[in-house]
Amino acid sequence: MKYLLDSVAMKKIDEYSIKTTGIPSVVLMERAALSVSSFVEKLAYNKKDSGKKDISICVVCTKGNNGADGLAAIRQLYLHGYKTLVYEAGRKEPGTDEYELQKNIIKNLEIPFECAVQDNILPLDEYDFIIDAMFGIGLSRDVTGVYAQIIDEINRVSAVKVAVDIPSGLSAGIVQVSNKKVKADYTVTFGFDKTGMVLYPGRKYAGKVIVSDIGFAVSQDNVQKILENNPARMIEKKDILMIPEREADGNKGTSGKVLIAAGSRSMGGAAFMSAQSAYRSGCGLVRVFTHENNKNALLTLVPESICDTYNDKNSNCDELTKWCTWADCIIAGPGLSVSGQSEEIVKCILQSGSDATLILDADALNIISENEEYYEYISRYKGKVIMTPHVGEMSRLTGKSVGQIKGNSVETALCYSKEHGVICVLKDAATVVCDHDNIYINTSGNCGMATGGSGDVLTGVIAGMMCAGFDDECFAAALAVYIHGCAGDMCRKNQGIFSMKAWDIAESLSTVFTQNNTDYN
Ligand SMILES: NC(=O)C1=CN([C@@H]2O[C@H](COP(=O)(O)OP(=O)(O)OC[C@H]3O[C@@H](n4cnc5c(N)ncnc54)[C@H](O)[C@@H]3O)[C@@H](O)[C@H]2O)[C@@H](O)CC1
Ligand SMILES: Nc1ncnc2c1ncn2[C@@H]1O[C@H](COP(=O)(O)OP(=O)(O)O)[C@@H](O)[C@H]1O
Ligand SMILES: [K+]
Repeated sequence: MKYLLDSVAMKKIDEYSIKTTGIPSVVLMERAALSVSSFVEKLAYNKKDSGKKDISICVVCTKGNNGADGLAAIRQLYLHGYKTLVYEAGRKEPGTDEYELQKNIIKNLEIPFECAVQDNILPLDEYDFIIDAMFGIGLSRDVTGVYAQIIDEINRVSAVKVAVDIPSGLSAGIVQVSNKKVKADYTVTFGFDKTGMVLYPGRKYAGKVIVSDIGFAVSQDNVQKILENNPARMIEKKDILMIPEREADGNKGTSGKVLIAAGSRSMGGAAFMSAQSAYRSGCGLVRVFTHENNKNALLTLVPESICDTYNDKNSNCDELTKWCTWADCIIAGPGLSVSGQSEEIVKCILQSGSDATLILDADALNIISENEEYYEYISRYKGKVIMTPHVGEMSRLTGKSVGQIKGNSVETALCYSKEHGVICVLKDAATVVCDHDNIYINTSGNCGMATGGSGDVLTGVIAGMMCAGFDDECFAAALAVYIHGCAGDMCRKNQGIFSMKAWDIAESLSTVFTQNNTDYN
């Protein structure tokens, strides 16, 4: 697990390092600059056909500390023999102390220097590399005027763009303040991953992100002591190792009993997908409660599952109640459809008296968004409740537009989770998982997963992690989302981004679990 920080948190860490522990600001800056210049040099080294003198590098800066980092980096590259230019934008007033210090060194070394003039922007076509050091985490408002013109020029040319700390115009936090942003090929960021580069649209602008240790006096282990609020976190591959070991003397009843209430008269696929992925994620017994039309197909596709059915005339709620109390985890909703009968089924589960962890997905969510009283049933449900809306479902649940949700997915998920006392898994390209005091942003997966049934597979993986024996359900849900994304990444490799489908994702889960074992055990 790694922390994801915003500008407020980064400023605290900066301040703590400089003021409390006494690490001089210029020392941090020199290390920051060195990490940028050595990275650019590594890229330049791969252009073997050119000598250093033929490789041209331009740093674009304004007069804050991000610009100061850029000046120090270009000085290091100049001293290594590259052809360099400083392109400065900014008002007449002096820059920060650090900026003026670095600028003085640039002057003393007589490194070529140009000032930007509005409406007469220097063409940047001739540069092999552009180091973007206009705005770092100090960005506070929309980028306009000469700055916006320069960003357009940077984005227009074909140079390799390396952003210092964060692409200029991008905010480090959960909300973006500017429409104008540098589209970087690489970002060398300092100390910690930044929330704004993990969420979309930031992730598209940051390119490949390199996190560089520049010597802040705060590490991943003690970051929480410095900050007041719990920062967001991202799951990493090695976290898969935290899955508790299976009991050597366990049996199918002790490895997790899952009830899946899914599938309707004309929609069976979702139930099969959930069942298959629940078994692939370690569950001991999977019982599917579905429409009788789906029984034969289910037992053919997932013969390990147990099947109970309802039909058009009889919702079979007495049986369903019994199986709810049997289960350790219940999935409700995939392919259930929205009808009076499916409403009855969801209500029956919520009022079953079971204390199993309950995952509400798809049509269960659509039913809830149409019937306010279901929140009352949720609040009285004995077990933990996990709700897994995609952005469209979240829009129906909250009345917010898709645009509003996408523009502030963390806040939306967090508010929803706090208001209803549930773990919220807000599914999107960067899925957010949260409860009242934990936030996870997912980094695995790819757009090949934007295909029917991927979400049904996720419910099965979440059920698997709920049965795996974690104490912290929110972490377990975030881990499931991460594993699901890794399975998607495996499919991208094997089936390709266009051809992969949800069943492939379920089938790739075993490789994610076993590959991890060989990697780390
Ligand atoms: N010890 C230090 O001082 C260190 C500083 N670091 C660097 O410092 C950066 C943060 O520096 P600053 O806080 O000086 O801020 P930035 O350099 O990120 O921003 C520059 C200035 O632009 C102004 N500004 C913000 N939005 C604007 C807009 N839309 N249009 C025009 N002007 C705008 C702000 O008032 C700010 O003073 C980090 O991203 C990092 O690169 C790192 O080197 C770590 C060490
Ligand atoms: N571009 C993407 N990048 C990463 N993951 C994605 C992307 N698009 C979709 N996904 C993932 O695929 C799943 C889709 O779920 P959902 O929308 O419920 O699909 P369905 O209802 O068809 O099963 C979610 O887990 C989501 O996070
Ligand atoms: K920058």
